[in-house]
Amino acid sequence: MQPVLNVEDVRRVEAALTEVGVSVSELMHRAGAAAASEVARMEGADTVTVLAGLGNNGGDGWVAAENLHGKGFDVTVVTPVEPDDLRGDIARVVAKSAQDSGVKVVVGPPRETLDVLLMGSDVVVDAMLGTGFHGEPRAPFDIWIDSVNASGSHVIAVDVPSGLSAQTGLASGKYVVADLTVTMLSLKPGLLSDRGRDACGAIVVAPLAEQTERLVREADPVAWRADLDDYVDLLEPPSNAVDKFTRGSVLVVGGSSRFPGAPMMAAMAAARAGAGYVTLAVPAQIAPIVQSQMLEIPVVALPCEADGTFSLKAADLVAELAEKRSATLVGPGMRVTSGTVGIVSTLLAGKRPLVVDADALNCISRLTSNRVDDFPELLRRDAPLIMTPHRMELARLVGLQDTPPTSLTSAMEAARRIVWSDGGSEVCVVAKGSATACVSVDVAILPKPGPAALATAGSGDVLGGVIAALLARTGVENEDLPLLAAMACEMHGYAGTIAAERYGSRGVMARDIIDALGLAEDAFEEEVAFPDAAKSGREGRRDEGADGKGDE
Ligand SMILES: NC(=O)C1=CN([C@@H]2O[C@H](COP(=O)(O)OP(=O)(O)OC[C@H]3O[C@@H](n4cnc5c(N)ncnc54)[C@H](O)[C@@H]3O)[C@@H](O)[C@H]2O)[C@@H](O)CC1
Ligand SMILES: [K+]
Repeated sequence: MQPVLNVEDVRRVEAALTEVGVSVSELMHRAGAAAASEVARMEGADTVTVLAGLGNNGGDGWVAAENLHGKGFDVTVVTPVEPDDLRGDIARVVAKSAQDSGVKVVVGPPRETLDVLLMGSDVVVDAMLGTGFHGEPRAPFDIWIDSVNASGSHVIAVDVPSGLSAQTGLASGKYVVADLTVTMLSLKPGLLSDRGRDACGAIVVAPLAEQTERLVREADPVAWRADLDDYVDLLEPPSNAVDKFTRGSVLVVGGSSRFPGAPMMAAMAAARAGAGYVTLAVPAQIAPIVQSQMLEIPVVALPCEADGTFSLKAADLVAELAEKRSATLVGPGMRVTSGTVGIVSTLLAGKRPLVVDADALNCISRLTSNRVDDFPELLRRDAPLIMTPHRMELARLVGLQDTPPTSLTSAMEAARRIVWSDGGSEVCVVAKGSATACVSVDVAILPKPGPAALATAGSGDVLGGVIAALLARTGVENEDLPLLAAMACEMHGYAGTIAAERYGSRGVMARDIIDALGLAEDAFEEEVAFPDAAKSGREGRRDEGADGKGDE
């Protein structure tokens, strides 16, 4: 797994490196050299334009420019001010050195001149704004960013695409969309989430010093980006000595007359994700129509109210069913009523592995008046518990309805409030978003995100079904729940990619993701088992920008 550090912790690592004798100037030289070596690796590149900002990110750019000039590239640096006028000592020294070495320098060009220069460049190096950037890019960088994005040239961003917050992955103004980002010392959360996924392209981490790996680990990474080989131990060896029960049995509890489809999708997803036996429990009023859609999955009709939601009388029956299953998923389409709140609390008090999704999460919010962290006993159980809130459900759980998390890091913070509510509980919270974090007290794991095609109604029900199936099949220990959930997210993502190939990136519906799950899982396992053999296929297929490793 690759560590992901908050920006403030990256600065601490930088300070720690200076303490062990690697100066900031030395780091800047290595950072510039790392960016230059990515440019030099590009086939057929000859003409390079470096856009340099006023801080140390710009300093990295000047070093890269001198380095590339020394290698014979035709290099121009575009800067808002003369090197002599740069305020930062180290940046000024490297800028003057580059100028003295013969690098061409263009100061504050008009937009038309810049456009011509960038369009005529094989590579544009974006060294305008780095981790010191805040707010919206001011002139001239706002205009320069437009010019970069319009150039059609290959763009390599230094540390972070300019205009993007490396911490949050948000951009309040314009931001560079790069083909490759060379980031220094460690991954940062904003590169992997929200706008960062579009902005960074492939990501290469430049460690800059041999002590970096140790210091980054000591800096307490906020999360870990999973690599394929991390999942090896979770894969079951193939065996034919199985029957439908040893392959894991799943109970899905959900549905209402308003939303009969959600639990159906979850149940079908669980079946496609390899659970040997899936049972679907729904309110009696919708049971006939649900059963008419399900050939392989038996439907159990439970007591319901006149409005087509579960009645409280269903709670004990659900508990009995759950007792006999390897795992239960509760929530899809069930609405929030006294009956469904009762079912959720009964299941939580049970002793079997449980996935709590959708309205079951809202039931917990109702039960705890939006303060689940004040009711730790509710989530205290020995058997595995995975909660799968999207950002709004997460917000409701911890009283942030008016200010829901807007970034991966704020979602992880909210999730941590839940897992730490008992001074450390065993629950795993899968904080879903365009980037998802699987959070426990020990760790936050970031699976590689799937394609935008996953953002479609019912997709969350499918993910819930996949998680329940994996839980039922593998019987993992509590400490492995984040990794298991991350694996489910990756399989879900693979399925989304396959479905997008079949139906187009905008045409995917949840049912298409379900249908692709089996093939997705085979492809995923193949890649985990034979990463090199699968790599070429994957590069064509998967979003390398989300890969976190670029073309290393
Ligand atoms: N962290 C590290 O260990 C290393 C960092 N280095 C580089 O240093 C960078 C950080 O350097 P700095 O702290 O000097 O910060 P930056 O260079 O990212 O930005 C600071 C400059 O940007 C300006 N600025 C901030 N917000 C702006 C806005 N909204 N519009 C226009 N201008 C704005 C500031 O006035 C200042 O001039 C990193 O991103 C990286 O590229 C490397 O040199 C070496 C190692
Ligand atoms: K940059």
